[in-house]
Amino acid sequence: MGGGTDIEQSRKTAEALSYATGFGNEHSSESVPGALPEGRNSPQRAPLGLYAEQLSGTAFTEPRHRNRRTWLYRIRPSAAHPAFVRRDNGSLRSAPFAECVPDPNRLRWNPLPEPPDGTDFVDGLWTLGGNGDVLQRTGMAVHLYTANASMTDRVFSDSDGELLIVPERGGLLLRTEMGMLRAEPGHVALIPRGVRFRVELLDESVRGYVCENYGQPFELPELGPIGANGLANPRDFLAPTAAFEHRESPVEVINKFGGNLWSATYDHSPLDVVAWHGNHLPYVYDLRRFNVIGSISYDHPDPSVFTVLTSPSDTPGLAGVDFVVFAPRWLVGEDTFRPPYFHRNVMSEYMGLIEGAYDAKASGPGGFVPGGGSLHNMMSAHGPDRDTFEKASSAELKPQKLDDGLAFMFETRWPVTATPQALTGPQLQKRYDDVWQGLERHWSPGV
Ligand SMILES: O=C(O)Cc1cc(O)ccc1O
Ligand SMILES: [Fe+2]
Repeated sequence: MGGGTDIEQSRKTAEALSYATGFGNEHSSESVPGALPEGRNSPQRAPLGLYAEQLSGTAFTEPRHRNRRTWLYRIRPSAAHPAFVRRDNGSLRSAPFAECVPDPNRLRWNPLPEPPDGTDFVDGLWTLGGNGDVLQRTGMAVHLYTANASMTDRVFSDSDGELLIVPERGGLLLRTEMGMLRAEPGHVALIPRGVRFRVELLDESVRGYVCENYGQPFELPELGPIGANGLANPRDFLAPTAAFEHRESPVEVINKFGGNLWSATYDHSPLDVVAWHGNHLPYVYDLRRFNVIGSISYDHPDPSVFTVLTSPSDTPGLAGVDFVVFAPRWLVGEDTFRPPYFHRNVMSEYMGLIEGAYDAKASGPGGFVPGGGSLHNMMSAHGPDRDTFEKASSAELKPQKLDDGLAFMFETRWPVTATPQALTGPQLQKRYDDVWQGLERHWSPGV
């Protein structure tokens, strides 16, 4: 179990954190004065006898605006480790997702049950599905996590992609190589490819969603005619400040590589970075800071205006994956059907709910509930359920504040193939199609 005192300790730590602000910035941080070399990355001897190590998130030669790397100044170099050996993948699966065929049906799931006692974040990862190929560095995976124990003597890192963690229940303290982040429900945390981290719980039981992005790192979307401000503002992304751990006892590093979990036990903590500078950094972002842009005249805008982060693909405008949030907002459209319209989309949509309800779907049991999710694959017909359609078609169109829910979407250019556990488990709702039954014919051509 998380254990009361452990949680209290983690909470105390989480409450005292300080951050650097700004997405994609060059930040620098030293937890001991003088630990960061000045004027060069790799002096003959790094300050304090630390080891200099570069962690690259993009190829050395990628364009400047996309280039990501961080220089780490650490007690021991990461290279000082024995061989990695395969370990059990648990419920974690990776692309290519070939165990089941891609399914054109609309699918919806209830939340996962509470895991067995002693389940930590890594053991609690459960893959719903995904697309692409980890070795080609394309595509994404949708995972859920449930946990009731902090990671203690182990850390995790993902060579296959970056992790966008979306807590739905319970807070997390993320101890990363670059320092600590606190992520509560309503926040998202972004852990870049390859960064080692440990998850401590701030509540007895936690759960949430993870988008594993195998493709290009998430970036802020272009704003075009919106202008210089709006949507997710860069300054609201919080990066950690350096905080090292000095432990000369065994720590297991679990590395997800090529779709499998590998393990090597270091004789010290690999979270031993005393100072760093760079832009390959973890972040936490409060979704309630999202500056929602919408229609102030008529019609329901496409939800691309709700994009928080996008992972571009080689085709401009066509994302490997977008992370989209349906944040509290006013609806004022005149002569407008205000909830999401009926649609068939070339992109594939996985939706989750962090709290409350979503304006196109009934919430109650068996509906779209926090911790649950839905998958509307490429071209599948969906939109408001019957009750939502009836209500919204005759609602009085006065200004309405939508503030009783926080939903999100991982929207991807490739269909999502579900895993066997997602398609055969008890969480899959059997009669999801029924929500669109009973949409009456209101017009018939005369005979
Ligand atoms: O609920 C959905 O399906 C997501 C969605 C929301 C919206 O406002 C418009 C299109 C869309 O796919
Ligand atoms: Fe949709």
